[in-house]
Amino acid sequence: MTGDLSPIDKAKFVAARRAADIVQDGMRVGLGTGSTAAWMVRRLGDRVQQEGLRIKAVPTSTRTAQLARELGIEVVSLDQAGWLDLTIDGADEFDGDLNLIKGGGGAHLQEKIVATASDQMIVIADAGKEVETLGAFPLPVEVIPFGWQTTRTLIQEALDTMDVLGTSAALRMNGEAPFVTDEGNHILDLHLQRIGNARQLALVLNQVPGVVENGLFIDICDKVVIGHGDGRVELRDINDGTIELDQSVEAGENLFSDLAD
Ligand SMILES: O=C(CO)[C@H](O)[C@H](O)COP(=O)(O)O
Repeated sequence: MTGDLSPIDKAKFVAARRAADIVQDGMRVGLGTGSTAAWMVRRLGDRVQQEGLRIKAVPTSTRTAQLARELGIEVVSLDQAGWLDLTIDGADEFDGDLNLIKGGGGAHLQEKIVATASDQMIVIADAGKEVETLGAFPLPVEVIPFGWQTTRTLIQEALDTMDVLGTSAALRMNGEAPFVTDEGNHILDLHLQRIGNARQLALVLNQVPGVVENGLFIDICDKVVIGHGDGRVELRDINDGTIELDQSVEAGENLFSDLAD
């Protein structure tokens, strides 16, 4: 079975598993969206079934909500939970300050609200997501459908004043039709190549009328759990600067054998 998983998927799996094991009984937990987050939700589902772990989970998309419910995890709304102990989510890119690009799965609006309403955000990612400077991954910007082409023009004008290399903004498609988010909006993917000042760009984008939220997560992530294809896992904490490295390749291989179903 392990042969079926690519090294990237193995890396995502070990990172997700390690982060899911940080969750403690009684916690209110934000559940991210995407393939890495799905591994984490599955592991939490196992813990609920096998250990009797009791958590209240706030999903960041209808996809994640459905998966969590199927696995027997108690799902509540963010307003019911009020505030969360922890959110665990994937990312498309992270830099040395643990600033992120998210939204490759189109869920960054709810993801940002949920992560911001948490004591701690832990990102789970394969090592290939780490970058020196954000921007190689196209930056998702959620816009309302009304007048989206005008919004795109306004975004491009704003980008012309910024320290970015490119300015092309592509409407995300789902087959022949525009992609529609859980909130009924569209997404413009900004192909910028390199974002010189991510903090400033995040503020500028959200000032454009029609923009609902951009995929830059600045000063939101506290910790990253980085998985490697051979089972090694690295934990980095931005608050105290600690780095832990689990070199147990063998442990990673045992984990992969758990995937036999
Ligand atoms: O931001 C996201 C969804 O909006 C995801 O976390 C991000 O796209 C990473 O996805 P994956 O874990 O599948 O690589």
